[in-house]
Amino acid sequence: MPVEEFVAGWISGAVGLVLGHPFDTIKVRLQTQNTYQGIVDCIRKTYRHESVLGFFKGMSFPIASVALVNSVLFGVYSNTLLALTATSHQERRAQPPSYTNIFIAGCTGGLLQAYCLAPFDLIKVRLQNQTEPRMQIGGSEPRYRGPVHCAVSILREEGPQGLFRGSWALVLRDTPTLGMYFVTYEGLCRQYTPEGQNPSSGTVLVAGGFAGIASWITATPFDVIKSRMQMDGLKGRKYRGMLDCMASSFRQEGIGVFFKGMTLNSARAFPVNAATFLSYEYLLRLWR
Ligand SMILES: C[N+](C)(C)CCCC[C@H](N)C(=O)O
Repeated sequence: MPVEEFVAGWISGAVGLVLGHPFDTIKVRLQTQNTYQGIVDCIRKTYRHESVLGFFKGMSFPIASVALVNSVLFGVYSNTLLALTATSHQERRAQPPSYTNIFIAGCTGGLLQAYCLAPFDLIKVRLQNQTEPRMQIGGSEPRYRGPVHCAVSILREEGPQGLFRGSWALVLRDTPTLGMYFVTYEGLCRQYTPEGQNPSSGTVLVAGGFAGIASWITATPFDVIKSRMQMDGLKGRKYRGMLDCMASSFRQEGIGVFFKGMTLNSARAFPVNAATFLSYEYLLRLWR
């Protein structure tokens, strides 16, 4: 089983992650708290109250976990394609796999990575939603002191299943949309690359960026539900389950609720996924 894909997936995921984290924090806050008027208001309040550090809340844990999560995504994707088409990453330029196989491999990678991602993502969301400024003497103490304290508290108060709250919504968010992610990436690369050649860096950047946008736009409705389910449980349970969360969010806030954070998800998706695919392709060519 080729391991390069796992390592390349890990490094490229980390590069993308740091770039996109400030967008992500603002998005999570807009999706789960109703105290902001919009993107600009949320940025302004976060900055005024918590300084630049506020935008990077909850990042250390994803950095550690992206190793696992992105390497599972790219590693499983590539190895599923290998199983389906009997071609390795290098051979795929000469013998391009069908879009159906790419979609199946992407969904498989998406499904498995969603399970690895679930607890890390939950901790990230809980930390991002703590709006108390850091290091303020006499100020109110945040509920969680950091990722480890957060994990231990959840385990103690909500049990192991507490760490997987929202994981159904996460699986539904990621499985089809990651299939689409790889189909969009491959489709755009093929469109702009002469047959049998490797795509240029510019093509990889643009194809990666648009693959990210396409998959995030379709993923946003389940992303909102996922974030809300993850925050549920912090102060008692508000929702009886995923369907109840969807119904009650819709009832209270209308159809628009399912598109909360879409602009930010798309704005974040371009740089993050352009950087992810460029470093992934670059590393694999380097090791060939
Ligand atoms: C499928 N969905 C769009 C939800 C996630 C796509 C993940 C790709 C990349 N790690 C990123 O954070 O943008």
